[in-house]
Amino acid sequence: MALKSSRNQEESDTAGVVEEKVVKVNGDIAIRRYNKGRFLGKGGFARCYEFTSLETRKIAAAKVVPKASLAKARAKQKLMSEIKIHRSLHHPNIVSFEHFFEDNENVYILLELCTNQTMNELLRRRKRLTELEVQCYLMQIISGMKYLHSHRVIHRDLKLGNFFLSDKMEVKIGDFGLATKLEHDGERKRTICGTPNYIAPEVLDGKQGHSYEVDVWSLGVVAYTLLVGKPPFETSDVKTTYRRIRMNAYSFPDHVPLSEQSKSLITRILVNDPSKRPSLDEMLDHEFFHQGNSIPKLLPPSTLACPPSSSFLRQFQPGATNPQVSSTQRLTETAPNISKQSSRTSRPELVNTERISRVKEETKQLPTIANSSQGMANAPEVWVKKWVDYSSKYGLGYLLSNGSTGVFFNDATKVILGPAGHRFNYMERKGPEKQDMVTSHTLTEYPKELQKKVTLLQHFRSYLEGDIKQETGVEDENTMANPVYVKKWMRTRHAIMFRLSNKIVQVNFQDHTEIILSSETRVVTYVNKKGERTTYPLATAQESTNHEMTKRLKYTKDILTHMLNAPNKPGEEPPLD
Ligand SMILES: Nc1ncnc2c1ncn2[C@@H]1O[C@H](COP(=O)(O)OP(=O)(O)OP(=O)(O)O)[C@@H](O)[C@H]1O
Repeated sequence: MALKSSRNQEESDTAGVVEEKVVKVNGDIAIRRYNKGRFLGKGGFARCYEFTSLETRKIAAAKVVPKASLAKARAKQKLMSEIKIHRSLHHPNIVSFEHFFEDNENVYILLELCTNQTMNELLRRRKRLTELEVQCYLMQIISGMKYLHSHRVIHRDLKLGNFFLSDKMEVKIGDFGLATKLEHDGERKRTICGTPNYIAPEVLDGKQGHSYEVDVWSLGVVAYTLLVGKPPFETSDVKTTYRRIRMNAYSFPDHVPLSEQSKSLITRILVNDPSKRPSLDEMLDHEFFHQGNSIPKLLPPSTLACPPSSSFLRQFQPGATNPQVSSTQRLTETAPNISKQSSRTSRPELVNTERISRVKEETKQLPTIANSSQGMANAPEVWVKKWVDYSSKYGLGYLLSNGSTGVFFNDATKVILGPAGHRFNYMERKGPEKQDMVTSHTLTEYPKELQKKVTLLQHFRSYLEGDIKQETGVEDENTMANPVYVKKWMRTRHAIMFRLSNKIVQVNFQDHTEIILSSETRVVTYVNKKGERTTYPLATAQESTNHEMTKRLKYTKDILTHMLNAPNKPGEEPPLD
């Protein structure tokens, strides 16, 4: 045994080789070796690490359970039951059980590695999810649950922390520590178990016993939590939470916009009488899953950190053509690799991140603007195509339509990199006039003090661009002679607004509409909810009968007035509405 017995936790956390003794049929002993790598997380009684087989190079998640923690018969029996149930299950939405072995100190359970952590960390980063995402996740979870229930297995601890996310963003139900297998369908279980926020009232009551419906209840709690951002019965103490569960005391907060369909599904599930809850098939038939949109099979990894992009959402809107998600389409967006450490912060770390997957760029369809069409005008040439707000740590990163990448740092300095990814300008506001002073550099030659900012710029760039290869022949020189960059930006309750150095003001609204206003050429481009882009002379736009547009145009002008009068503080909320 290469991994020596450990006296303390630190020692056992060191990397090393773990050996598995395999007794062959003829009695010979073979040794399988695993490299014990990255620490993945810990639960009540297990610590989990990446294990790489030195023979096959296959990587698994290994749950390491110290034998010392199995001294009590109940603990041992619980682990044996977990192994027995889990190893019998084979379904795409259930964490695969590979095998288990033991040595003198530990029991090792090798599981399919889920590289994108659990939905717990996802929600911590995202606060709450969109309905499309919840539809997609619940469909997968229900598929896994149908398999479990058809094999008479009740999970009894369905919660966000037990929904793992694979590298492809598939949901995998894991942790069968509280699961039970019924002998026959009518059997009732009496053990009180579960996690306080998710526990069903009949488990607390304990009189009639419980069955499959406890998993359905937990799914209702999961749906509510994903949509609202916190569990329905949560309070600061467990007893009060239990009281609220018994009394079915929960409500939908006013500040979170929820569809009637989603409220109806949750209300149907969270009923105290288990026999009145919908079956899994009834749930799938519920209007929540039939709102006219199509539901993606999987979500792009970028949604680990940010809401789905408008171009992604558009593919699934009612009436959208070709909404089928192919394996390439679902990888049209990238995200920084969400490290364990980053999950503790509200936003993902950009430093030391690796790409989760190499992908193609999201294809934003830009209908060409016909100059000759009545009332139309030339569209502005440069606008913000993609952005990411990491102002909680560093600043705003963005990709312009001309292929340049920029960062507006929290200290109000700015950097803009040309489309070829070579030449960049650094802007610092200096002097009594607080004018942007520009210095020009290349990524291979720049002042040492810009090191950190250049590294961040490159991280932002790879995050925003994914695998887009810039057109060959695009030189930085032309673009960088007079580069366009974001001079100011701010977020409001309804939108994010950018003011570009070419005097363009762009407002991206939460409902995915956009206004791009060029005060110099006095034209407005309006992108409607379907992503259709039209450019008008300002005068025509103001007189338009398209109220959706005129309302947003007015809002844009109001913010602009506020922004011009306000000091340059990114993230500031203007007094609007
Ligand atoms: N298949 C996996 N892939 C990646 N990480 C995993 C996997 N299984 C577990 N982990 C990580 O290890 C942590 C502990 O695992 P798990 O929750 O299963 O342990 P446990 O001791 O059984 O927990 P509990 O107290 O919930 O019963 C998880 O929170 C997760 O971070």
